[in-house]
Amino acid sequence: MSSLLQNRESLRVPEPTLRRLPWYLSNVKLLKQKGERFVSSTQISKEINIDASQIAKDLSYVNISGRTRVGYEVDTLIAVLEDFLGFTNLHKAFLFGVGSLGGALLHDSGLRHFGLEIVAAFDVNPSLVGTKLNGIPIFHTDDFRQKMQEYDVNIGVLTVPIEIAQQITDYMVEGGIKAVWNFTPFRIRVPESIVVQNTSLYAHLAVMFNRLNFNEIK
Ligand SMILES: NC(=O)c1ccc[n+]([C@@H]2O[C@H](COP(=O)([O-])OP(=O)(O)OC[C@H]3O[C@@H](n4cnc5c(N)ncnc54)[C@H](O)[C@@H]3O)[C@@H](O)[C@H]2O)c1
Repeated sequence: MSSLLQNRESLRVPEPTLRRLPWYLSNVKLLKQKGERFVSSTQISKEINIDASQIAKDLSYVNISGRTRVGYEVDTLIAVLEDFLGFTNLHKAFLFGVGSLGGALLHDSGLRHFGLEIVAAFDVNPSLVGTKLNGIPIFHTDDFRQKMQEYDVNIGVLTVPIEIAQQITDYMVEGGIKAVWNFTPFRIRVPESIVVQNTSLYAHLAVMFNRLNFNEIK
């Protein structure tokens, strides 16, 4: 590996850290609501049951330094975390497939709080094309390339039937989409420069069922 690449790799924040940081953020926000002005990693640790040293290590990736004994200033920590996680500037996205899941995502106002704004959606169903859902316009999939010229978008949300997941992904990438949030169970293939995030609501169900059974046996 070249030293430039090695350098880049060392700047890369580990995925587990990126998954934990939003938890810290939510918790620090709660502590703020309770009137706290300063928060230490030990305090966060008690709330969410993660080792304080792990929290301090995760926060070392973020540009903030705590003060000995008092900890981090709550308002600053919230602002820095939101900025670091990309929640402060809205990332615009297109959504493909306005079915039961796609429609629910168009209705979810929570996405905006996490920095994602779905500005338009695409479908082929004539009863959907030309309508709006929660104020978001639905266009025909064939109009995607033209809409790429009109909107400043580089993220695609994929909620189409599994059979066409790859086809629509290719179509999105050819049209200029740089990151795909894939909700389909299909392991889509993309060029190396394209970011893919696979998400499943069902992924943790088996774990929950297993733990539930385990507790019932005890
Ligand atoms: N990740 C998760 O947790 C999760 C949860 C539910 C569903 N899913 C997956 O999400 C996908 C959608 O599920 P659903 O239940 O909403 O299905 P659905 O059948 O309700 O919706 C699919 C939509 O895609 C549209 N579509 C078909 N061809 C299209 C095209 N060429 N371009 C754009 N849109 C097109 C259909 O008209 C329909 O509106 C499936 O792949 C499903 O497996 C994932």
